[in-house]
Amino acid sequence: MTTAVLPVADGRQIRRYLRTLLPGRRLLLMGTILVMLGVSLLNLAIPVAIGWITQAVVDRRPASALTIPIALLTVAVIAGAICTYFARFLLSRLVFPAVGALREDALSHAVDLPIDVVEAGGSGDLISRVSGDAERVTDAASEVLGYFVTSALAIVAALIGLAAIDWRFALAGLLAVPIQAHTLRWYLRRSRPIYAGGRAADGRRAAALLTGFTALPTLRALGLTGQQRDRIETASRESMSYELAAMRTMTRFWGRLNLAEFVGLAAILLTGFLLVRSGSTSIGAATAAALFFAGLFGPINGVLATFDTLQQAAAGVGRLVGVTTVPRHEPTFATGTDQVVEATDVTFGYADGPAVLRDVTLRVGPGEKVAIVGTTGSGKSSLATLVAGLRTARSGSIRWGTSIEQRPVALVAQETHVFAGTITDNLRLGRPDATDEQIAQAMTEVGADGWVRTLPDGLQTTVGGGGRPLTAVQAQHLALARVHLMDPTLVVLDEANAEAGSDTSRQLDRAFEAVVRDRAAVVVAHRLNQAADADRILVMEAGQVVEEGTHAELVGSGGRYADLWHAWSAS
Ligand SMILES: Nc1ncnc2c1ncn2[C@@H]1O[C@H](COP(=O)(O)OP(=O)(O)OP(=O)(O)O)[C@@H](O)[C@H]1O
Repeated sequence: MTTAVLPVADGRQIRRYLRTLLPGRRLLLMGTILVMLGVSLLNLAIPVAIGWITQAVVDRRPASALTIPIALLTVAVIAGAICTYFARFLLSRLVFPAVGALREDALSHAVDLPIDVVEAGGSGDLISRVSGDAERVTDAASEVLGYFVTSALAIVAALIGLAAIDWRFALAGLLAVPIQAHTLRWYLRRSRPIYAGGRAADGRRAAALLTGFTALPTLRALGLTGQQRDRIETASRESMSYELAAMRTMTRFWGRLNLAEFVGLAAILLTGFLLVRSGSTSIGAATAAALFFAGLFGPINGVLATFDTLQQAAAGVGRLVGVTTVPRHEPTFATGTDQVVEATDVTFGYADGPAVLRDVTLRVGPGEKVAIVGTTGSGKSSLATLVAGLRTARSGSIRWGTSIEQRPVALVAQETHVFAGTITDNLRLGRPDATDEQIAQAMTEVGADGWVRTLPDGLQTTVGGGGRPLTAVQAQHLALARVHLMDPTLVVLDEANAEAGSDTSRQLDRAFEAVVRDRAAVVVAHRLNQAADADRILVMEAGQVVEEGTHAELVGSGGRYADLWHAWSAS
């Protein structure tokens, strides 16, 4: 099983990325902070008004003396509620588009990641980033970020308020701080590895599940479903053990915070008692101070508790931004070449493995058909994926002509995927603006119209996952028709589903001819008749080109190709 190797962005990279989201939002950011500050100040007025009322009652003042504090209380509550609403509204306007932009950016990067990076990192890791992590960031942004910021501002305002009544109240209240700080440090130290491990375990569970689903037929055929189930169970157990550890840590965290509240409030009440007894302060002021402090419980617990969610979201942001730091896989288009593609002295290998292609040179001119032949494992498919721009060479250069920019390269690989949807949907993926007539024509030109007519709903038949199953040849037909409809400048064909001479091979040969007609083509010739008609043939052996020429030249020279051709013609 693969472990995560996709990068996680560090603090500097995250800050740099977040700054790119700021332009055009500065005013909104400042407005949001100002309104939040307003909320905190209005919340301060509430304990002041209650302290005022208490003092008036203690002094047995007339009822009219309560008018102003009650009015203050009412205004503070109503204005506070209105400002809270606006603060949330502004925050959502600020944060949601930013989170949306990050999510989109990470997703579009994920789609464009070099195949080797996805293979090395494991698709489970990538999936857990663009789904689970993205969700965590969105949840944190919608639910706790506003709460966190208003709580933090409320704490600062309440501490200032406490100190304004009497500095000794502020001092008494601060007794809770060391316990809270220690609790938070303890919690962060303990929970960080738990959450990081949990994320990684989730990724492994996703990968195990994915393998279980995608490779189900193979696992069944080999009788390995039990082993895969064990793997999924082990990954799930591991993931669950992280959840339980997180829960236990959380419970202890809250217990310690309650102790801090008890210590702080006891100190404030004792201070209030002593100050009132010595005549240094009034009962009203002591009441306000106690209310200030009690009012701090919510915001302090809010800040500390949301650390948990924000910490997970921050880890999620790091993982999402990490995806965006991997350079996209973008072929460079050469100018000034009259070739469609020009691979020069290319050496290539998978991950850290040995080179499977060495010093291979391949040039394809406009409309030219080049066939690649060779024994199994000689490197034909690897060369095809490089020429199609799906993988990157270790050394040497691959340059595409500018015509590729308008009508990109299309590859039909040995494994074709049938997408869930109608046959029309499957073809339209190649060319979204294609009309129904163009789709039908493409299917006819590749010779697939016959079997489509036998389907109950013709081109509108649902195929792929959950739909009507297609045979391997029908799937291949769909892939070829899609490429034909796309009308690329260069087509790279590496399809190998039919035994030579069979009915199936004749069907696919017709499709093949339609797809290569009037286009530049690189064809991995699994059936040698595909090579015989090519303008040029490359013969590969152990990652190198050992012969090159036309069919007639190579047969005439009596070399490796001639042997292959004679063996094939006799079969
Ligand atoms: N994804 C991969 N990871 C690691 N090694 C690979 C991978 N794909 C192919 N190889 C190795 O690269 C070498 C060349 O394989 P490649 O598929 O290019 O040969 P081929 O000539 O197309 O073979 P075939 O005719 O069987 O398709 C082989 O040794 C193969 O085992």
